[in-house]
Amino acid sequence: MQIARLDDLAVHYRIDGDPDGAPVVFANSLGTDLRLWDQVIPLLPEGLKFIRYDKRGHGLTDCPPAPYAMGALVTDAERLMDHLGVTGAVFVGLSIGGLIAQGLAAKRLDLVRAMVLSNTGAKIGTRDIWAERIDAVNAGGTAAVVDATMQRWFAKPFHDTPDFHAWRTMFLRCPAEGWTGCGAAIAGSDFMTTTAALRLPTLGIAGSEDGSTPPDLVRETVDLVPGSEFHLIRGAGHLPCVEKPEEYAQVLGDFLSRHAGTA
Ligand SMILES: O=C(O)CCC(=O)CC(=O)O
Repeated sequence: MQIARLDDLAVHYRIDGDPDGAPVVFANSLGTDLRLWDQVIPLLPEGLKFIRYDKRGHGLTDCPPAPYAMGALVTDAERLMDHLGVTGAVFVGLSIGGLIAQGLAAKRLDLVRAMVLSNTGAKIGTRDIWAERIDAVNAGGTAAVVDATMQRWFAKPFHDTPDFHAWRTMFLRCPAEGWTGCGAAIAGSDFMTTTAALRLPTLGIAGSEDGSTPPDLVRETVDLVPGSEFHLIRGAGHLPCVEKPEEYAQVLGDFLSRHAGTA
């Protein structure tokens, strides 16, 4: 197991692929851990170094008291990359991970040579929506929102698969403090202005059935960056890397082949 001790926070991370390869960093969504990428990473091009981590309050990373600021989540990614001596990575962020990608690119462009904004937006939801969900999780844990979340996350046919149960279980095991902490960070984030000022290769990936960050939101967000690319995965929801890993890996792999560079 790989743990980075970053001052006040112990961060669980994992490295796969070529240890000497060009770096690709993955940031997960709310209520998931680094297993989010299990099915995709083995299908990506060889010769790259794949780094993934559990954000604060999730997986095996420390869970400080809520709420968290988006600035803290961005700083965690920055400190982890500095700790590992990684610069010039392709940063792949899904949902809240995509907010982290945008914040990190605005703050430390030396760390991010290209970004993949998957199922995310420059701004996700409203303060009222997040306040309502945070109140519910404070009262009843993630169980209080699990059914509505699964409806937004997964296309209907996926609900009948054995994997659906496993992802639901992962969500239920997310500590309320970690979920509400990160929920508060999403509520307070608006990267419209800073993302529109970014100039770096950018790929947007959306799922046609995504009830959390619909395709229009992803497209509007990546359109803020001139020259960006966009791919819609049909029949998938909020986690297309889980529902359609082959298509996801094909699109991501093509982008990495063009933009990951060399170590
Ligand atoms: O639970 C939801 O539907 C919202 C998810 C979201 O926007 C944040 C995330 O998945 O990281």
